[in-house]
Order: sequence, then C-alpha cells, then structure tokens
Amino acid sequence: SSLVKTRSMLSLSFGPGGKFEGVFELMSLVISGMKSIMDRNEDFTFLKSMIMERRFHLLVKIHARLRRFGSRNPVPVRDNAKSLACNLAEELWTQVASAECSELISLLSNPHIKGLLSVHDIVAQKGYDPELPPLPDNIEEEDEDSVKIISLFKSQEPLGATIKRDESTGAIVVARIMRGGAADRSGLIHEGDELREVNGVQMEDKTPEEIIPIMAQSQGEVTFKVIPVPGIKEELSANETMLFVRSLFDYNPEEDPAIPCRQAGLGFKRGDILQIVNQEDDTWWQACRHGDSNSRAGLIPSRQLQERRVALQRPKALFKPQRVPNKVTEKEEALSTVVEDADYGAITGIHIAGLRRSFRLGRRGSRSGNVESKRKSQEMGGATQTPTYLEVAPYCRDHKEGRRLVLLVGPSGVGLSEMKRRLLLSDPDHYGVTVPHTTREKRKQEKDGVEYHFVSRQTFEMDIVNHKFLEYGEHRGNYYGTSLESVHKVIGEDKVCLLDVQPNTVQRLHTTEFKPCVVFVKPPLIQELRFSRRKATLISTQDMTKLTKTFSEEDFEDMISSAEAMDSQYGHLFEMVVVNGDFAMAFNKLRAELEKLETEAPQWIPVEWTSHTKQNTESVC
Ligand SMILES: Nc1ncnc2c1ncn2[C@@H]1O[C@H](COP(=O)(O)OP(=O)(O)OP(=O)(O)O)[C@@H](O)[C@H]1O
Repeated sequence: SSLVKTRSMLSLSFGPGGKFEGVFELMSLVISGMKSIMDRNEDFTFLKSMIMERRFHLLVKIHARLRRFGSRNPVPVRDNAKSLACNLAEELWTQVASAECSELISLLSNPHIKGLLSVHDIVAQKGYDPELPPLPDNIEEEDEDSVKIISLFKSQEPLGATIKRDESTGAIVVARIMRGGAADRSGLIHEGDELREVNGVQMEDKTPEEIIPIMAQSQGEVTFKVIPVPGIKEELSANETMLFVRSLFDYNPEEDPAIPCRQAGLGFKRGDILQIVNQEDDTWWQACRHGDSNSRAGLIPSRQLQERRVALQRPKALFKPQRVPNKVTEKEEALSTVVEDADYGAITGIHIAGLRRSFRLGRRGSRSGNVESKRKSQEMGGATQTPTYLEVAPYCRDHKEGRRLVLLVGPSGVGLSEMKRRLLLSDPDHYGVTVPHTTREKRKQEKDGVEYHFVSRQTFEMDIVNHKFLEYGEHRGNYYGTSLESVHKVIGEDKVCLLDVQPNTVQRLHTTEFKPCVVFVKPPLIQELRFSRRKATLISTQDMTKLTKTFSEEDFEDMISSAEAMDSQYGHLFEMVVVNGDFAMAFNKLRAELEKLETEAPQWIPVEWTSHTKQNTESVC
C-alpha cells in the first residue's frame, strides 16, 4: 500500500502542473516499499505490473541501480548522489540504449530528480526504527511477575498521560490516559499503573510536579518501570463513548485552577463542535475538537461539573446591583406604539413589500407611559437551561426538504430589521420574509397579501384561538401577528425564511420540521455602540409627532443588559452570534455564515432533529 501511495504522490509531484513537494516523505515511502520487496527477493517485474506510472518505474530502476552500484562502490552514496546519477545514466545508456534509457537520462538532468536522489541517499543512510535499550539487568527476582519495563519512543509530542499521587498508598500512579495520545496508541500504559522509574530515575520520593518536567524533557527512548494494574484495560475500552456536542460556553484550561492537569486540557470556544471520546470520569471528560488535525484528546469539564459551576455562580449574580432580570421583564412586556408605521422602507427610503417588523414587537417607548398596547406572547419566560454541551449530529439537507429557517434574535434596536432588510436586498431570490396579519384598515397604496394580510378582528381572534400565530400583539386597537402559515409559505418557495422573533418564540420553532438556525445579534461594548450609532435613528414613541429619534445613553444600557439576559437565558439555542458594531462587518459575517448553511456539509444540528419523528409545531404554539 505504501507503493501505491507513493505512486499517487509521484503523480502529484511530477504530474502536469504538479509541484515538487514532500520529498522527504516521498522518499521514505519509496524506500520502505522498495525495501520490503527487495528483502523478499522478488523480481522487479512485480513492481512493473503493480505500478503503471512510467516515471515511477524509472525511478525504481534508478534506485535499484544505485543500490547495486553503491554496494560495489566503497564511496558512501550520499556524498556522490549527483555524479552517481550521471554515471548510472551513462552506464544504462551503454547497456540498454533504449527509448526508456534516453528518457531516464533526461529525467536525471532534471534538478528536482537530482535533489530527490540526494534526499533518498540521506534518508537511506538513516535508521528510523527506534533502537530500544536492552532490558535493565538489575531487575530483582521477586519483581519479575509484577514489574513491567516499557520503552517508548517519544518525539516532541507529549506522552498523553497524567499522573497523581495515590492518597492511600503514596505511590505515583497514572491518573489518566488521553485518547489518541502516544501512551494510548502504544497500548502499554494504563490508568492505575504505578510508576516506579522513568529513565532510571526513582519516582518514589518525587512529587507529580517534579516528575512532569522530567517527562517533558525526555526525548527519544523513554523507559518506564511500572507496576501494572491487572484487568483495567478491558474496562476502559468498554466505557469509550463517541458523542458529538456543540459547546455552549468558552473554556480555557489555563484559567481553570480545578483542572487536574492544565497541559492535558482542551480549550474551546462557544459553538465549537467537540467529539467526546471518554466520559468515564464524572468530572472530567476527554474530547477532541472536530476538524482538528490533532487526534489526541484533551480534558474538558463534564456536563455535571459545568452545571455545578454555573449553579455556584448564580447566587453571585443576584447580589450584583444590576437591573438585568426585572428590567428586562419590564421591557419585554411593553409594546411599541408605532408598530403599524414601522415600515423600514419608510424609514430608510427603500420600500420592500412584506418587510415589516415581524411582530417581534418593539419594546421602546415603555418609559413614556403612553403605551396603549399589551403583549400577549412576549414574556421572557421559558426554562433556563444551563449552557453546557448540546448533543449534535451531522446533517445534510435532502433537496426535497425545505431550507432551514433563520431566526434573528436580539435586544430591541440592535439592528435585526436592518440585517433582515439588507439580506433580502442582497439576494431576493434566496431569502424571503413573512407577510404579517393585521386588523387595521388597508391604506390606499397597500395590497392585501403584500404589506399585510388584512383580516377582520373576528377572524384574527379565531386565528388566535386556533394557535395560528407565532407571535401577535395589539396596538392602538388593532391586532398584528405573524402566522405559522406565512413561514410555511416562504419555505415552500424554496427560500430561506428570515424571521426576527422574541427569544421565547425560538423554543416553539426549535423543531425537526424547521431546524432553525438561531442567530443572536448582540450589541458591541458600549463605547463602540455609542460610536457606531452616533448618526443612527430609531423609532420613538416618546413624542408622537416624530417617528424617529436618536439613541440615548439609556437605550444603549438597556440594549446591553437585555442582550446579557437573553444570552444567559436562551444562549443554548443560539447557533451563531454576530456582534453588531460596525454594520458592514457584522452584515458580511452574517451573510458569510448563512452561506455556509448552504455550502457546508455536514452541518451540526441538535441530535433530536435527526430522529424521524416529525413534531407537530401547530400543537405547541
Ligand atoms: N451597526 C449599526 N451601526 C449603525 N446603525 C445601526 C447599526 N445597526 C442598526 N443600526 C440602526 O439602528 C436603528 C435600529 O435598528 P433596527 O430597527 O434594525 O433594530 P431592531 O433590532 O429591528 O429594533 P426593534 O426591535 O425595535 O425593531 C436603525 O436606524 C438602524 O439603521
């Protein structure tokens, strides 16, 4: 198999437009392939039939000739690669004088081939198999049954094991073997093994802190004298798990004083996909980050540990003199008084049919006291889930399925409508928005089903009773609402339906049918918020004669505290987070991330969405 691999590497390297790369690796493959065949004394015709690539075949010949030449010639091959190659070509020419030989000569005049040959020579001179030292002869008789001498060849890579002092016996024992690490791959060291010596150094009187540098510094052969724990190996492999999760929090082992071994920790960011490879320890799991080339697992806090940590932090938050929970509830309960005029076309000068606020009814104006509406489904209720890990599974959309719903969530004024509007403008064939229902009078220039679905009060109330609305509200005597049917309609047109909703509505749409991608649009730090919004206006309800006002300091503070509350309560539902500071940057990021939903396969979605039981969304609204 190494020869076949070599052949494809050669084709890559020498093929049309190919670059000459990986010489070292290439040559070691050539050598290992050649060596195994020649050691078995097989004829080179075997190679010929196996490898059809002509150039490879010629290189094989060169190699064989060089070997023979080298064995006759006392001069070390590596010093003479270039002249040897030329001699060889001449020798071949006199012997064969064929087309093959002339091709060989032209090949040999190629500087890359000359380089390849000298690399070959250097590689061929080196022995790559570790030479393990003989077993120490001072092993005591009585030790023979129980002591194991293990010699490992250690490179720069850490050994992938942690040690601790056993509190009852005082012995230094292997605490953990990291999956995929050198110790794990060797299959020779196991958890619970007692470590007696490392490279002849007694471990008995040493602390784990003193041992770690000894291990870290050792290179090449490292000899361990251990007392193995019988029977532990089988038990470990039986408990191995294969689980994919999306992390819902950031983790940095460097900042975690509780981690049993900092160097063995795996840091990650919220949103990273992790493969949990070992859950044997209730407190510390082992995981690899999906997509990392490093297959060695690292330690991460278990779900249980993280939940405990979050629970311990909670009372602290209550003592903080911050207004987050109450303020948010208060804010959430108030309705904007200008919903019917919140037509972004009107504000920005660009009119897009159907692009109304999708009844994520604004909360601005609650301070003015002139709010006459009330919200029916806007509370920030819903069970708070501790953000730890969300079990996910790979998903590739079947073309018969609708596109994933995109839900935009964020505090009032953060820019959800603006994001939605720009996305729609950027690709109206790909993105779509819902048309809301209202009981208000249709205006002259409006068309039913374009700006709104105009319905009677009686119909609207019937629809409320029949759970037709995802969200609805009443404002100045008129109802407004977003129906589930309007979402289905956009998805049915094979478009990505963009919907900005209250966070608690997300839970209702978090179903197998919609597989929503929830985007949390959050404000930047207050300084950037002030700067970026210095020329921006928002819909005001304070003064009914004006439709717009500039952002106040209080608006900024509200936006930030509301975002914090949303994040802590609903963060586990958010698949993407976009910080809306500089609009162009935030928008480009959002668009790029949404494009990935179309192009990247597989996507990682909650595991329950991959089950075949279709949930009935209508019944839960
Ligand atoms: N990054 C930004 N930089 C500057 N101005 C912005 C930015 N994002 C949004 N805006 C402006 O802020 C104002 C409020 O934005 P928008 O109406 O989109 O917020 P919203 O989240 O939809 O608010 P609401 O929930 O009240 O409807 C608009 O004038 C918008 O153009």
